[in-house]
Amino acid sequence: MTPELAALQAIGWPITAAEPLPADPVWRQALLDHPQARPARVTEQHRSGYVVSEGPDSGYRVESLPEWQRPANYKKGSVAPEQRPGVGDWLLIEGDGSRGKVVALLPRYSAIKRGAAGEHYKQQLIAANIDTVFIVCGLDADFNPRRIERYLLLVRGGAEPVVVLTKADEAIAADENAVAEATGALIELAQGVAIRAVNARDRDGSVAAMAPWLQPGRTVVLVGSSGAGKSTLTNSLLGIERMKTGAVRESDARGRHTTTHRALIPLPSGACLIDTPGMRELKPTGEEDVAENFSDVEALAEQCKFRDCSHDREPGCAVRAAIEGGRLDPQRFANYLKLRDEVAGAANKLANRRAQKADEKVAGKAPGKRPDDKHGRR
Ligand SMILES: Nc1nc2c(ncn2[C@@H]2O[C@H](COP(=O)(O)OP(=O)(O)OP(=O)(O)O)[C@@H](O)[C@H]2O)c(=O)[nH]1
Ligand SMILES: [Zn+2]
Repeated sequence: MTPELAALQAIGWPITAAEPLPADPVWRQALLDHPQARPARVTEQHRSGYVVSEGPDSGYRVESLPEWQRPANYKKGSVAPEQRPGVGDWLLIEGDGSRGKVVALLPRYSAIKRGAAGEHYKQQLIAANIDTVFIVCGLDADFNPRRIERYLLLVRGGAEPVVVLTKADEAIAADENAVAEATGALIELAQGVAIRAVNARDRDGSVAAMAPWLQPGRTVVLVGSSGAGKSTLTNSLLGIERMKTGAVRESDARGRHTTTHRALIPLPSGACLIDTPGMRELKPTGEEDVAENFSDVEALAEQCKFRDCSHDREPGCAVRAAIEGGRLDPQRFANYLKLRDEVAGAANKLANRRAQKADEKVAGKAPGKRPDDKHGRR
């Protein structure tokens, strides 16, 4: 492997073979179309451009393409905000360093987005091209199956979720069955998702437990509530390597973008970790698949006597029968109803927004269109 390829792989370039071209036909074609271009990963997004990296120790600014700068309601050639490059995206760059020019955005293979419902519905890209999401939850007062259920629903979008239960050391000291009990409480909702219990302060133990998801070229993000152990786990996965590179970086500080390292953290295992503030407040976009995450509940609902059963008082309700028979956790069912409503509410706003946009397009083509539209609302 060339040093260039090794540097790219350390920040998540998803190619592990000696083969210089990606297997993905679209990516492969994009590289063939731009033989002079090099891949670089977005680590920061600004109004007029991006900071991109070609390896763990380099970051430089490139300008945005004009169509990525136009306001979202711009009539021709505008690109929706969530389709513009964001942290984790791969760009193809031609030319050197500060004179580099973006020539392509490679299609993302996964995305974590957030619905930002204000006056106008918006979608925000939080992180792109993520392989694995560690859903971090402490085995203490933080332990909350319903919150894990919510994260599982929100983070799916191509990335594989893994539930990481931290503070296993303290939990076991208090009750030797604690981990088995907590894992048991999650089996129903996890639906095949991997669950790992760790002492996040134990470096070797954490690295070993998470190793299957930390191979070279993989990208990981962590979600979880405050105090769950995300920073602790991050430091353990980094080991002493971070301090070493930190020292090196300080000694050759030549105006490099050190902030690069905050968003994109290369791990000694060869994987990389994306740390972006948006991960902390996930909200449904309206595109989440509730049925996929609650296939057990949906399967029961299909057995109800009435198709439109509200699982309340109707006769022949299979959902209530399962709850009464102890085969479905009533709290899981309550959470299903709550999350289904939340996703439906976001989906409504999304549909309205799309209809409104379609109207605007039609209006934009008509003569005598509102001239102030271009400049946004007043
Ligand atoms: N004993 C033990 N303590 C842990 C473990 N994981 C985290 N802690 C402790 O829990 C506290 C909170 O951990 P953090 O890593 O700061 O939590 P966080 O998720 O990064 O929190 P925010 O930065 O607020 O989002 C710290 O005092 C950690 O030392 C663990 O597995 N075992
Ligand atoms: Zn029913």
